[in-house]
Amino acid sequence: MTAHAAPTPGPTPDAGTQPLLDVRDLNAFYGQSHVLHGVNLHVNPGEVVSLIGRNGAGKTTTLKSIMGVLRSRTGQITLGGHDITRLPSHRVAARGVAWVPEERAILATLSVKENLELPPARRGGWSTERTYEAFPVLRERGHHPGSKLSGGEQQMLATLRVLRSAPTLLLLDEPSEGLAPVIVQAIGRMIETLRAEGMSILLVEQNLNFATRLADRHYVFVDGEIVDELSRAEAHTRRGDLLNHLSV
Ligand SMILES: Nc1ncnc2c1ncn2[C@@H]1O[C@H](COP(=O)(O)OP(=O)(O)OP(=O)(O)O)[C@@H](O)[C@H]1O
Repeated sequence: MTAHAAPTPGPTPDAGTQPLLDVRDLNAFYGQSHVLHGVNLHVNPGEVVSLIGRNGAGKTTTLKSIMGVLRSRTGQITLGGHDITRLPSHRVAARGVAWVPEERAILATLSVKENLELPPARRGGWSTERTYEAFPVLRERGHHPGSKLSGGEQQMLATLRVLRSAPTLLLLDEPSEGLAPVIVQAIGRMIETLRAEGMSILLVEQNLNFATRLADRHYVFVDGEIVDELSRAEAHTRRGDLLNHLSV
């Protein structure tokens, strides 16, 4: 940690507010390779929080660790005060965590509608009809193979389909990556809609404009550590620092 800028004291949860997600002293490993070093972060109910950092800094590994996809880790992860550290990923999902991976995981041989209806529907989750109303292109392409959608349409499908399961926490890995500005704006509006409905979101992003427009707080990752935590206002006044952390 000493090699990097010292973390500034960032905003902490309001007194009396229990974080929805609380990650303590997370260390993660790929075989012998130790890639996360004592990560501490939290997401409050209804908050949008971003993880910012260069390629390879450990952002995706953090999401995989929370989701229980990467099992080789130490530390503690709680959701709504319950320890989920040792739960397999399907049980983490059943507790209300939904992960939209960077590669979007659209099944090419299934139709758009079949892809949409893959996650288990739960009470309070989005119906197929509601999804079509939110993004009518999916209705128009309902019977096309998933592979025929554009990158932006795939991102919309990948994000909207997990809402069927009525998650309380959404883990979004680089939703704007490789997409045209108009679809990035549409994804931004969707995230704002979900926030307005009370969803908590942990967002991995390298698009600084996108992240700073949407997120209430930001954690900066360098080499598997969090080296800074910024409020929404600080992300604007200290934009130069953030750009330095993202430049190669
Ligand atoms: N399956 C894997 N096996 C071994 N090492 C891995 C694996 N996945 C990631 N790593 C390594 O772990 C470190 C953190 O990677 P991670 O994918 O979490 O970074 P990131 O910040 O999400 O960046 P990116 O945007 O490139 O995915 C990197 O050094 C990466 O090379």
